[in-house]
Formats: sequence, structure tokens, C-alpha cells
Amino acid sequence: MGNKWIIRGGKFAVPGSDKPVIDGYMVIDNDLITYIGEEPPVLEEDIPSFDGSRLLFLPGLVNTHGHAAMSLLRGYGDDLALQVWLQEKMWPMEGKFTGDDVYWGTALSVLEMLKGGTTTFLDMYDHMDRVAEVAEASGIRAVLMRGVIGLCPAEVQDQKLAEAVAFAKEWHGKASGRITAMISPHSPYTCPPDYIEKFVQAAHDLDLPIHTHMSETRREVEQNVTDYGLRPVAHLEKLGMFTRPSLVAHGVHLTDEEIETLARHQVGVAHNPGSNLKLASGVARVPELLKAGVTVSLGTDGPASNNNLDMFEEMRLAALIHKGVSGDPTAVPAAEALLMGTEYGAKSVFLNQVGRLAPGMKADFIAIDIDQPHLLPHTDLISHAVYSASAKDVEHVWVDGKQVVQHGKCLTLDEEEIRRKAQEAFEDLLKR
Ligand SMILES: CSC[C@H]1O[C@@H](n2cnc3c(O)ncnc32)[C@H](O)[C@@H]1O
Ligand SMILES: [Zn+2]
Repeated sequence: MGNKWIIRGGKFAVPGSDKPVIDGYMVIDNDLITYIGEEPPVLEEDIPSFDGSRLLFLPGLVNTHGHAAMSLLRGYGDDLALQVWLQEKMWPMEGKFTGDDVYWGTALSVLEMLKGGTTTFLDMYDHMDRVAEVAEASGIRAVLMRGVIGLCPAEVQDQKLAEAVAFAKEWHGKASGRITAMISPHSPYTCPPDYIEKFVQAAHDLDLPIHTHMSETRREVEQNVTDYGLRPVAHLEKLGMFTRPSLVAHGVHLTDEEIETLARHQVGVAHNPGSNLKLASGVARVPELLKAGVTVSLGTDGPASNNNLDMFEEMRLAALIHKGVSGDPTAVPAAEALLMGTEYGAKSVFLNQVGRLAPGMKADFIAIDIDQPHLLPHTDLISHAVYSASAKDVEHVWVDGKQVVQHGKCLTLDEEEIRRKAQEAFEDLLKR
């Protein structure tokens, strides 16, 4: 297909607007959406046309927290609480990961994400050059960072920080701007205060945002008070983290005052409902966060604590669990859950041209087949996208105007090879 083309006869989701579903046309020129509307656009020339009938077009889903290479550990260490899961299962195995393991684990996850309609993902991990290689080759949009655990001698801490900085310098803005970088100390319980301050300084020096895990479990909050005399929000505020644009993952255990602090500093929260439920970490106070004006987005977390990367499932969980725990059926309505999975996600990872179908936005969008039993009749397609659809319904995916999934097949990655290599990598890890 040429550089400029038109989708005719499609239904286009614009959640949160007066007209949440537009029945009509969308024009794409290279990497940008240039027109969307019910009336046919005025075109000076003949351009290729794409039949949008029986399809619902949505902005690409934005996964704002994860560790893609952990797909190699999917199903390895289920049904455990966070600290036991990390210390006894994940960290010993991750200690054996080579760059190749990270490459194939990430490739497996990117394949799953693209096929499931995720067009942007955030990744915090080690061997990030290999993650960036996968992102570049696959065509996905990626927000990448070397996540750093600082429970190590000072010289190793320095080396890890240097790696994080070098990675960000090398990859920020690469792959035609599809890759951006952030700075990421893993958490207040794995990075001592003076070390976190060095990351804050690095983020200032590089003019990049910060991402960290925060207040995921009650135990972690209590330990923070014991160790530093402050709950995690006040602790990170004191260390200057929120002087940078920030996104925290989880934010499950928050007081009213902490929610107010996050809102005041415009700190985003990546809500990971599937992972929080599986690790029994608790349920984040999403309705209260949204009411306070905090940007709440959605993440899967790693595939070993979820255990899939289906962002439709996260939107559905977000819409369901907050109704369940609050007793309020209007909590997190479908349109808000869809915004959390798209527009709020883009805002959380500081991408202002992504997350919405509108002229001037990047052409990152997906099409789901709505001519299926579980998506009929077409009463309310926003509702169907959240409460009834799943990753399996994704028919086509475009990122930056390029088609990366066609009729459910990934065009940019060798699926057969990735499946084989990932299985081999896991089997090899068990032998090491
Ligand atoms: C330093 S790379 C990222 C690091 O994070 C670990 N991790 C995965 N899931 C979670 C979670 O829910 N909370 C805290 N840390 C997590 C992962 O195992 C890597 O070691
Ligand atoms: Zn995580």
C-alpha cells in the first residue's frame, strides 16, 4: 500500500468524545492520521482504499508497565506472594539470563503484544540493547529503560547506573522515533536513598522521565516506614523523584494524602490489575486516583506474574474489579477503561502524539473483527471492546502507519523461529 491511503466503511472508536463511534472514513498519510470523519474526505488524487467493513478501529493499546523477557518464566513460580516469588523464583533464574535469553524472551512477548493489539509497550529490564533490537525490528513502539536493582557493592551500583545512562543516550529517539527512553531505579526497597538520588540527577541531566515500582504490597510500605521513617510516596518525594516527570507502577497501597501528593506532582500510575490479583498484592484505589486527577494507565507487568500480555483483559479487569470492591456499578465505566488502555497510557509514557484516533496523531491503530458471536449485536461498541473482546479478536495492527499484523499474522517477526528459540532458551536455563 502507498504512503497515503484511506479506510472506507469502518467504525472508529473515539472514547470519551460526544460521538464515541464514528461510522465513516480515516485517511493515513505516511506515519500520521490526516482525516477521520463520517463524510468522505475531499481528496485531490486517487489513493488506495482499504475496506473497513465488519471492523472496529481502535487506537493501539499502550502497555505502561512490564518486563517482556520474563515470558521465559511464564508459569515458573505461580501462586506465591511478591517477595517470595521474586527472591526464591525470579531473581535466581534471571541471574542466569544471557543477552540471547532476553532477546528471545522479549521477541516472544512482542509477538504476543503485537498480535493482541498492543502498539506501545514500556519495558524495564536488563540487557536492554537486546530489547531495543527486538523493538526496532518488530516495528512496535517502545519506551525502554535499564531497570536497576541496587542491592550490590558501590562499584557494581556505579556500573549499573552507567549502563542505564549509556542505554538511554544511545536509544532515545531511535527507530524513527519509535523508541524512547526513561530512567528506572527498580524500587525504594531495592535501591538505597543515595542511589535513587543519583538516578534523579541522571534523569535531570538527560532530561528524561523516571519510572519505578512503588507501594505494590502492604509489607513493602511497612518496611519503608521501618527503614526510612516514611511511606514510599513521601520517601520518593523527599529524594526529589517527583521533580522529574514520573510514572510509578502499582501504587496499590496509598492513603488519601499520598493520592493528593501524586496528583500535585502530576505523577502517573501504571495500574496492573492482573498482576496485583495474581500476587495477592491488593487492589489499587483507581476510582479515587482518577477522581483526584491522577493519570491512571494500564500495564500487564511481566508475563510471569500475569500470565499473559492481553491488554483487553487488563481493561476488562480494571472495569470489573473496581465495581466489585467499591460496590459502585458506575466505577471505571467502559469508556474510561478504554481510555486507560489507550490515551491515558500514551500520556503516562509521555507520548503526546499517540493514543487517540484524530488528525495529527501517529497512525498507531488496530482493527478488531466485530462480526463474531460474542461481539454482536452492535449495541455499544465501546462496551464490547472492554467487556467482550480479547486479544484473539485483533485482525490488523498498524504502528507509525506501517502494517505489522495482517489477518492475525505478524508481518515483521518470524513467529515459528521465535516460538522455537524461546522454548529452547527456557530448557537451557533449567540446565545451567
Ligand atoms: C531490574 S529489572 C526488573 C526487575 O523487576 C522484577 N519484577 C517483575 N515483576 C515485578 C513486580 O511486580 N514487582 C517488583 N519487581 C518485579 C523482575 O523480576 C526484574 O528483576
Ligand atoms: Zn514490574
